[in-house]
Amino acid sequence: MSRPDYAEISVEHLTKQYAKVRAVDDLSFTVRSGRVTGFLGPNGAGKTTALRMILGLVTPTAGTATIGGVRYVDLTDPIRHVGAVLEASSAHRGRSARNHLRVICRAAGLPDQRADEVLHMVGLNTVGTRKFKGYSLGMKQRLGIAAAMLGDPRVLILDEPTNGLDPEGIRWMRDLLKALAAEGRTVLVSSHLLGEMQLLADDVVIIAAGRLIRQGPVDEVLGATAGAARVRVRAPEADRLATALRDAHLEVAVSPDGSLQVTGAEPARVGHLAFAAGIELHELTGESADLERAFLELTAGKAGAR
Ligand SMILES: Nc1ncnc2c1ncn2[C@@H]1O[C@H](COP(=O)(O)OP(=O)(O)OP(=O)(O)O)[C@@H](O)[C@H]1O
Repeated sequence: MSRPDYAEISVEHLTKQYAKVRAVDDLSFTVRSGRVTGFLGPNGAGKTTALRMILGLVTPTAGTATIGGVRYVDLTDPIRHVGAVLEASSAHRGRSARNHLRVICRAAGLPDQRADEVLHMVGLNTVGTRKFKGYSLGMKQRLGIAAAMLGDPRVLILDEPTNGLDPEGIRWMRDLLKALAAEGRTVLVSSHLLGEMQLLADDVVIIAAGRLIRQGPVDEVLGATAGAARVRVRAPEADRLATALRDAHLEVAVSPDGSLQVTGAEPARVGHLAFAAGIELHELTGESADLERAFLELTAGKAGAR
């Protein structure tokens, strides 16, 4: 199952034109196996529409989306290839989670025992016989994942799976998705929670107004933007320090409070350069890379909500 460089999901020139809105506009990106890919964009960017086109639920106006080289609608036995969690799962209110999963198993030709296996996987085994109507939002999210995993798919697609989860649930979801990717599966997950994505994703695909803004490994995307690691430094002779740092080819910005923001160096290097120039420091703080800062820079001015 491990084919690390294999583009498991391939989106090419995908476009969806609704009457008045071009929800997705000539969008191309790839999603690799063995990694978690975060699908990010402001509200209305077109994430849900793109995921629905990948899953054959919305017909593209133009372009294609394939999974392992095959369009979803052409997959034989799709439940064994692709699992999807599109919204908090719904089920018959009076039915138990276990029976709900068994109904899907029977329709898909899977053994009943698979229902118990996936209930165990998502931590619902002790409540699997309780009726769905008593489930919390977090339990419904877990049930959605359980249903998606029934066919042991190699590709998982999730739209905002952490919606409504408490911090413990979010952490559980993160650990599960990372573990599934570590098994060689392809995990594509949309989310608004950028802090969470920074902890979860290996790669990101960022879109705005239906178009691709950036895709690649999180580290690369951060390194090329305002989200890169920075050092904040304060000195009585700020001008002289700025000159010394720029002479060493570092990028230096002066903050309104007089401190300097240095991009492209570790605190130790900044401290060393100051010491070598005989400049006294009053503060030297490393700021780690930040996906939220990168996202805001990349999507600034690009209409999200449309
Ligand atoms: N069935 C539809 N008919 C008309 N317009 C639609 C339809 N579905 C989506 N849209 C529009 O397409 C655009 C993209 O919507 P979409 O739900 O795909 O964005 P999103 O990135 O998932 O947003 P959010 O983060 O808010 O969920 C929006 O302007 C939306 O109003």
